[in-house]
Amino acid sequence: MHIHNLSLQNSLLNTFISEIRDKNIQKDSMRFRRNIERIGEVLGYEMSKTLNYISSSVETPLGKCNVDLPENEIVLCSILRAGVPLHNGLLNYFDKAENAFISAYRHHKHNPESFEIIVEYLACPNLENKTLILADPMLATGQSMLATFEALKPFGTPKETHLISVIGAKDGVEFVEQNFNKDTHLWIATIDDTLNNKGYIVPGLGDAGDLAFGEKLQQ
Ligand SMILES: O=P(O)(O)OC[C@H]1O[C@H](OP(=O)(O)OP(=O)(O)O)[C@H](O)[C@@H]1O
Ligand SMILES: O=c1cc[nH]c(=O)[nH]1
Ligand SMILES: [Mg+2]
Repeated sequence: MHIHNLSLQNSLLNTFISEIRDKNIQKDSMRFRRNIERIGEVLGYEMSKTLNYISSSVETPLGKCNVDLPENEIVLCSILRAGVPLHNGLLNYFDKAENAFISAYRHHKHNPESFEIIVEYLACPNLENKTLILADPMLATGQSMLATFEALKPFGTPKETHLISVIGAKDGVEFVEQNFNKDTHLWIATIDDTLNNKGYIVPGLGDAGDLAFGEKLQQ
């Protein structure tokens, strides 16, 4: 797997990451969503540098201009609910992309420390030979990413797969590295050292879905 950890370089991205982590700033849910969206824009822009470009031309009012443009057919897939603002950020840049949505949530069956991933809703176009971007802001254990990828298999085989995430835990990154094809790219804003016994990333930011959309009752 090709891992691109963008926080290793100094950039404005680190300001957005620090704001979504900050326990005071993150109380402003509109700013939280917008920061996730901005991170999606930055990650998408960086990922776009690896697309296939073909020569094209554009007519301006004054003449003709040659330009190389990406030819990839992109499908953006994000995992509900926390994936929605990240999806919006990616769609701001990949505005011609097709879109897929899937619900994958943690179901705590017996106690808060054990959970299974439930996939219920899935809407997806044909993926055959396309560039699949799978987006979820939190890569904690990596189980949601894998469950989603498995659920997408009946929709065709993508030419390439890019995972996009905001904060990952080392364990989750290792898990996707072991379970996805070697050619897969992971574009991630930053990676933290630890997962706690409830599967939360530490220091992380807390619960991304709740911060973006409000607390939910446990099912
Ligand atoms: O890597 P994993 O261990 O699978 O955990 C990550 C998942 O947890 C969060 O979703 P959550 O279950 O909190 O649902 P939500 O988006 O509805 O809040 C997050 O958005 C990921 O989908
Ligand atoms: O730290 C985590 C882990 C999973 N989901 C979140 O929202 N946060
Ligand atoms: Mg959540």
